[in-house]
Amino acid sequence: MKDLLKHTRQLLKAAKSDVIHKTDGQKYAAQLSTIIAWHDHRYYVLNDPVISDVEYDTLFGFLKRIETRWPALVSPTSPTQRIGAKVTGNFKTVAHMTPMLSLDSSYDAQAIIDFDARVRKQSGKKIITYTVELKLDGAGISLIYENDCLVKGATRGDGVNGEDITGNLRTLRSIPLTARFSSYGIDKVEIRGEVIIKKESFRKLNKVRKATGLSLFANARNAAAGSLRLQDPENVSQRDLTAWLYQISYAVDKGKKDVLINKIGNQENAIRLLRILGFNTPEIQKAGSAKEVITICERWNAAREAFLYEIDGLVIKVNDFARYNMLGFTAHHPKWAMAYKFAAKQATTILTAVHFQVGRSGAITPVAVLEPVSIGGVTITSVSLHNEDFIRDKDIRLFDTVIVERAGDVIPYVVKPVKENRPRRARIIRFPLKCPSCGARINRTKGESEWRCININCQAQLKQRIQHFASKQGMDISGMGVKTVDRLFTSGLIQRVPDIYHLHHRQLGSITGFGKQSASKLLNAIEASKTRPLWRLINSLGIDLVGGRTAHILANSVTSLTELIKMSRKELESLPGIGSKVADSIYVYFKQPEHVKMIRELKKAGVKIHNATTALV
Ligand SMILES: NC(=O)c1ccc[n+]([C@@H]2O[C@H](COP(=O)([O-])OP(=O)(O)OC[C@H]3O[C@@H](n4cnc5c(N)ncnc54)[C@H](O)[C@@H]3O)[C@@H](O)[C@H]2O)c1
Ligand SMILES: [Zn+2]
Repeated sequence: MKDLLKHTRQLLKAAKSDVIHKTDGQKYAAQLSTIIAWHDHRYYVLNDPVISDVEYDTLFGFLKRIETRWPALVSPTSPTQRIGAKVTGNFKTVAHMTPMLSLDSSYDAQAIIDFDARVRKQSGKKIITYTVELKLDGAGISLIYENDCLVKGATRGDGVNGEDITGNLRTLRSIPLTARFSSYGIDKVEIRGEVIIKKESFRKLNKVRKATGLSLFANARNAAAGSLRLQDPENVSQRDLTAWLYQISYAVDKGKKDVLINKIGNQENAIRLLRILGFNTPEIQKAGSAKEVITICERWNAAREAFLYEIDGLVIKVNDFARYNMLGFTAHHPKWAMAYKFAAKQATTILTAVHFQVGRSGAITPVAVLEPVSIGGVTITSVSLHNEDFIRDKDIRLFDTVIVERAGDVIPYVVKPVKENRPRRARIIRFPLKCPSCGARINRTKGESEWRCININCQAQLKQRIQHFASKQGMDISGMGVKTVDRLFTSGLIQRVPDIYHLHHRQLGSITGFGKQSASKLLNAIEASKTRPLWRLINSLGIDLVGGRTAHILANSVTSLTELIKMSRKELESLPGIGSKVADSIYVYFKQPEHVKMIRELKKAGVKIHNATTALV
């Protein structure tokens, strides 16, 4: 296993080279066939891939490149000549009526232009109409209806033979058990679709698996594919799966005459028919040129994160069925369709170190340093590991290969370690026993997930409290960002929040990089911050669980901060929108003499601590 992964890495590296010599090509082609077959097995059979899709597509593309250059190297067992993987033997095998192929896919808009040019040339037409459909990211299925009844449901399998999962598919409410095909003159029909799981349900499913100690699914697609192949239909029905049907691949009348090309005629009609008969169908749009196709693809790329289901791209199909035969197939994909894939969301990389950061409230967060890896055009070098439980639950170790995901605006996170590739030097990640900043004892309260440094004078905490106080959400002191605070803190000019209001020109002049002008600017900004509305001052204190919204509620409920300090737990809890936990946190904060002292000092320095609406008290 480790060897196979090592080989994978070597081949991914080799795929980057522009020039390949024939002897290398020969060697790589053989290696790629073996390696891709292994990844296919992990992905299609075990539903547990160990590399990202982009990495897989890179290997596949590399093999295609070699085979195009030296066609004699194409062997009948090459992954480019077949799709999917062997069926598992856990289910009965069924032969598909027409091959259930993969799609030729690309991450590049230029491929759409090339595809359109080829289709136009081959069909001798100036303009071709296409349908552009969502590429739903789940598991492919095939359904057969005879006499208006669902008689068979299968997985794609190796494209020629699939697994009979009729019993499982019958549990999906989105698959009608009967549909009135006969009223359209159809006696027997084979339709194709995708079974997918909602993003939300996928997250819930993984949460439950985690709680029960089961391995996590790497993504929604693997979860859908894994669910479909459960042995007990009862369990399948609990997985919240939905079927979307996007293709009629075969349709005949009572006399076995074709209805598909002759009567239905095009993809748009096929989808409409499926929809009328009660099937879930993905949204489709028509386009008359490559340019229009690209515009639609870009629009969906921007909208994909908000969609309830995972979509990994769009499928572009020639609308008119009459052209299908002319354009034909390869053993891997039809030539009348292609997939345009969105930039990747996952990648694998190596976790090289773990740093422990101390937050403003003393919470200690482990942060993993990664070998830089690009996901969707952004280079990721580190990722939070949240807390001790997260590391233990996922069994993440130092020097592990990890799958990292970054979706939309979501902060990158570790999906799981690739345990199969765990090197001998891998080490369990141990939490420090002392605060990495001040060396004080750290503490984990029952029911909390965080370890905390409880030293009120902990340097790391002090600095971050000052940073938070001056920040945009706090007192909004312009020119006093994270870096400036860092300098003022290190130079010893500011050690506690009130020190901000005792800075003067001469001191600032002693720090390199502070000119006369920038010093004046900063001092003016500090002066201006003295009269900020009360909610800002409350927010800037960094009380646990108190954010902008709560700060507003608190500020509106009192005439001055002094009043808030004196409030009992009960009084705090009676305020609108303040729950017992928040009330508790506020109460505990103001019970600490250190905090009251700081507020007194701020007031003395001229910071307004009363509410603007009840001025001058
Ligand atoms: N990470 C890995 O180890 C690994 C291994 C094998 C495959 N893969 C991934 O899987 C891909 C190959 O899988 P594939 O053969 O299923 O191809 P694919 O997912 O790239 O595209 C083909 C499939 O798209 C689905 N589809 C969704 N919406 C559709 C629509 N509207 N019209 C038609 N089809 C639609 C169908 O199930 C069809 O079979 C690879 O490109 C790779 O990204 C990854
Ligand atoms: Zn500390």
